[in-house]
Amino acid sequence: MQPPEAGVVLVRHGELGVKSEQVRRKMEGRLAENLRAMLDSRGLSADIERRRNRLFVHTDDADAAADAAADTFGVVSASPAVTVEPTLDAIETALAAAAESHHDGGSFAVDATRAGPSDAHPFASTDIESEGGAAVWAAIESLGHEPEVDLDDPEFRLFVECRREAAYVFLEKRAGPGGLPLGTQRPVVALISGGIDSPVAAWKLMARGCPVVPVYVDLGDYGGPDHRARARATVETLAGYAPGEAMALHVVDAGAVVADLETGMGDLRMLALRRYMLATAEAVAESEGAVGVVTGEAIGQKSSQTSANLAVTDPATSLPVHRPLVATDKSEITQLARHIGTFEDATVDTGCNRVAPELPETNADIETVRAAEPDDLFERARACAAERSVVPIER
Ligand SMILES: Nc1ncnc2c1ncn2[C@@H]1O[C@H](COP(=O)(O)OP(=O)(O)OP(=O)(O)O)[C@@H](O)[C@H]1O
Repeated sequence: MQPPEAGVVLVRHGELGVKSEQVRRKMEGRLAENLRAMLDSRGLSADIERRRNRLFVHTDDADAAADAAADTFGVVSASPAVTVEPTLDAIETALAAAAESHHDGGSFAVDATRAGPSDAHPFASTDIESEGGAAVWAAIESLGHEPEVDLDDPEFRLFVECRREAAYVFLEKRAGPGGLPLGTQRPVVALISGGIDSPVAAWKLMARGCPVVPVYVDLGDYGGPDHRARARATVETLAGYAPGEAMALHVVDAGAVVADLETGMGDLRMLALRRYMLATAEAVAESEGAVGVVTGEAIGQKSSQTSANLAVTDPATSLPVHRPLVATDKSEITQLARHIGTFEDATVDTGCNRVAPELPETNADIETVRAAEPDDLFERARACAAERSVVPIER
């Protein structure tokens, strides 16, 4: 929802504000670059103005630009706004116009802030709220509605941010992902199966500033083209959040290894497979300059993800394994997958075969797994990683 003649988007960021001056400036610069790339990727022309703790996006399509900002990592919220003179008269007129075009019944409140020195304006923020509130009241009456003020939980909220040089009137704070600008951390390898969890886990690391190098392990007869296509589709969606980064899907052919584990390892095969995947991810990380691995695992969600079994899989790599969903319920993960847009592709039926045994081990110990797995498991992981195919991701 935007006020009439909205021509700017106020973009807020959060954690950057608590960094040292030097780091903050660098991160704000990166945020502006990333937002520029996001706007360009959506064909939106706009000028980005950098000010302390805010970006101002001047544009003809404030609604679409606010959506672009709300999909940019590091952004806490974005508001399409109309710019007016920093006077009570001008603010009241803009508030009344916003109410006339958007109020359709229900209680309202005006929420005002004023930035700058105390003598910057001959009025306080409470004056804006009371005078502006009166203007909105009159506008609602002129629409034939019964005005009602509710300061705590209004159905219709109007915001004013009054600065020395201008005032901004807006009707919403569209939530962004928060976190840190993408590219402000070193990259990590993301093990992407294309299911519900792993794309969400990768997205969460991206939201902390880490570019991801997506790796799909092709399970041969246990995977298939639809399974691979599903992983690729989710990576394409993730790439939409990283328009400034080149992204490619690294596909490791593990068909022969999976077939060997399936016949030779009984109830422990899923653990050996996870260890193989982590070793593969480490090899890709080495060649791509990545410094960690992210997976979609959550404690207890599957037999291979019990707290005991995670202790067995972790030692397969010396890199840190990031599991941002480790303590998250499936319903919450699913909700996030819907929000970021990976859910639909993650849930298509791929008709793949089940690698897991009927009764998988849930309480393994590392010595038993080491003794049972092929001696050359990690060597094969490195060899498969070296022969991987790299599929560029279109946006
Ligand atoms: N074929 C694969 N290629 C790459 N990574 C994989 C693959 N299968 C599993 N993983 C990684 O191991 C984690 C745990 O595997 P699990 O079998 O639970 O995955 P899934 O249920 O198929 O998919 P998801 O965890 O994405 O919902 C995944 O979150 C993912 O990070």
